[in-house]
Amino acid sequence: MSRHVVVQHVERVPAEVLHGLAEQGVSTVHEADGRRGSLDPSVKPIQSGARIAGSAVTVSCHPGDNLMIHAAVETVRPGDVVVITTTSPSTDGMLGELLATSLAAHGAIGVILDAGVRDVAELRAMGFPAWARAISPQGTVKASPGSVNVPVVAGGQVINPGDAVVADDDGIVVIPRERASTVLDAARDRTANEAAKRERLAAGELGVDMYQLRPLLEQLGVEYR
Ligand SMILES: O=C([O-])CC(=O)C(=O)O
Ligand SMILES: [Mg+2]
Repeated sequence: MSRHVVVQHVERVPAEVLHGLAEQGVSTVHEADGRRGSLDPSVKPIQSGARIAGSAVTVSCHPGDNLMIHAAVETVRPGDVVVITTTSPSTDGMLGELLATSLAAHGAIGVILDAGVRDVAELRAMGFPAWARAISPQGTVKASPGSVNVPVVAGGQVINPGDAVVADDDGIVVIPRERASTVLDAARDRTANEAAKRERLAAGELGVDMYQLRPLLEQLGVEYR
């Protein structure tokens, strides 16, 4: 059997769960999953104001080579987020507006690159959101094999094909597919709870009182003078 595979069938998180996760946003979802799954913040948004949640199509490329992104396009289904990694660190601009156009034509809603991106002005103008470790004009070739829809590590997190990937201005979080619906429920509870807190804070109530932190401050030896 070849070391390199393109896996075509992926179990996906239901669309209504993904829509719910996108509404909640990255930081809330991350808290709701026990502060897990946050990608390294050096993988950053190239735009501001985008907020997406999709099912992961994962791509493992040779550094400096975007052949496998092309191979991944036909596995994309509407609502997917494409997560691109390289087998050793690379900041080369391996995806730009042409590949984004191709991915978007197959329904991809965004891309995460633990690598470099280019054509950022065009990507912003297209409204195709991207998060990347680097912006670089450095071109890549199409020569080396890799894999599509295998487990990858991006931004220090293991991402399996079909996991829920949520991305916005705060960064990126991955939720294992089996937990996505439970995490959405917890995120909604958290948001409801924060609404009540926001009202109290807006009215001037102190966090030290609302969270009953005075005994802790005292126990920690913090003196009020
Ligand atoms: O073509 C490439 O190699 C990457 C790129 O700039 C694009 O996708 O537009
Ligand atoms: Mg280009």
